[in-house]
Amino acid sequence: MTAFAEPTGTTRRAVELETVGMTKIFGSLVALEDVSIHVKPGTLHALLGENGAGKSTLVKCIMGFYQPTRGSVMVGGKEVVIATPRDAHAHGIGMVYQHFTLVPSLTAAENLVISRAHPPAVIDWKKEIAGLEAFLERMPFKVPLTVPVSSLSAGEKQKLEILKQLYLDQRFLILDEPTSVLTPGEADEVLGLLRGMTQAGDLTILMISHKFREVMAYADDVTVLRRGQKVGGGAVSALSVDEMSRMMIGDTKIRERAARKAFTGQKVTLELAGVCAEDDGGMPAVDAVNLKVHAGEIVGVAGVSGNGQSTLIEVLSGQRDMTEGQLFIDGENFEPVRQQMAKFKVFGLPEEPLKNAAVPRMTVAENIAFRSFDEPPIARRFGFMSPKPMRKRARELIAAYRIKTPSTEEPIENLSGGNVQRAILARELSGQVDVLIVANPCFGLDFASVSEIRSQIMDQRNRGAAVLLVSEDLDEVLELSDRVAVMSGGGIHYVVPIAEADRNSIGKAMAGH
Ligand SMILES: Nc1ncnc2c1ncn2[C@@H]1O[C@H](COP(=O)(O)OP(=O)(O)OP(=O)(O)O)[C@@H](O)[C@H]1O
Repeated sequence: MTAFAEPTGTTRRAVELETVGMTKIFGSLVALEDVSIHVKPGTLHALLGENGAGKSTLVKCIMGFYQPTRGSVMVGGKEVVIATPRDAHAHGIGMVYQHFTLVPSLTAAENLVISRAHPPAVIDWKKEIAGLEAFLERMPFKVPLTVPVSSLSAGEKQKLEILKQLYLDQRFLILDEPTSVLTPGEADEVLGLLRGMTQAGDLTILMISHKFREVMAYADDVTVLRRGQKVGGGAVSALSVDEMSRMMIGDTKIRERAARKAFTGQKVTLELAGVCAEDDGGMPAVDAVNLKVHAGEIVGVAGVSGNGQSTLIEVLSGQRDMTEGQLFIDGENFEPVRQQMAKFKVFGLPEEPLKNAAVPRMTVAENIAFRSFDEPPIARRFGFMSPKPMRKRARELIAAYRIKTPSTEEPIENLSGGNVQRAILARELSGQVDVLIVANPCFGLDFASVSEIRSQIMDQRNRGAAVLLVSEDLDEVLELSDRVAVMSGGGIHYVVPIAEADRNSIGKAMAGH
């Protein structure tokens, strides 16, 4: 086989896809009920719905990750059997995930070549690079081919994930919240270019999104799911944001945003003094960070992803050692270990909560009880957990935080992404909180939940908690913070009170100026 015997993004045109009566039942839960959608070739079709509405389940059935209980997929008007993701790929259907799947230490060129189903045993790099350059010539995006992926920006990585699918000749792309890791400028650029490809008839897109702005600006058609059913949709040009949001949430009430009480806090609660830390590869990732957070204050750390924020959060949540520096709470030395977190009432939400803040196989009730399992009434004598009070507590929090789960006894890993997030936040926000450390708390949440969670964070601040909010969403930082700190290249060199904050200066500081 020659190095170019496999597709390199030239042969197919936009693919048409329909689902017919798609139904997926998990045990007693009907996650998807009789959903039929028609994605016309050369269109950008948005899939909207609250957390837990069934969006991921629908696309997993299309991709062959799940076998539907009933229903079928039609490609180009013909029914096809998709038993595995490999079958989906063979029909030109590819998926781009929220999180990156590229190998960071390899270059873009290496990532593309090894992504082929049958990469050549001996790679003739000269020939491959020439082929890749010719391929990129035909593509609307450009990315540098020969530098390690780890040195690309989030926008470039996202473009490369999309290019990889096009290189594999997938002409029906499923995008799962493709812009959640991008700045608004990058999001507009990527969506604009993709839309150009759909309009040229080269590509069809089904895009899961929670952002009405993007749906209104870039999608041709929309399908709205609620509680596993298709509740509406059609041409975006014929619908308003109001109509779409009403379809999404029905008569659920959206909580009014909590108002910010005047900031009176004088007392420094949390202090980071000269904090340094390294990443997994032993490279400096956090560089001498000094920051003070007062009681009753939210300090928002803005920055483009990959500038040390994740490492900083890992240090603060006890998942990574500092190489230098100290942490203080109320002037006392603070080590982020369980016992001290309990003593100082430190709570938080790390990134990827299912992985970092939950035990996936354990039930929702157990995961919610986790922080209080050694306190009465859940703790019984001799160290056993008491199931009744634990379930009762879980039921109360499930109701208060509107967590969608079939029961308290469901393994938490079966919940939709947004509902896992809500469950962990319910656990973390429901007690007396003095210090709250949250990373991207609204990542992947629907608009009603965003409103709810931001209000909960503001409530904690109003009650006197010191809040450190690390977020890649600048709008979120600007909405919640009393002061904005910008992280770039591992350091914090720009801190500004919210009243003096302007997007331009923050943007410049984010870019390292
Ligand atoms: N493997 C599974 N086992 C049991 N239940 C599941 C499984 N996967 C999903 N579910 C349930 O199916 C329902 C739909 O979940 P799905 O992940 O499709 O929602 P979603 O619309 O993608 O939500 P989000 O916006 O939060 O990602 C949820 O109630 C979820 O708990």
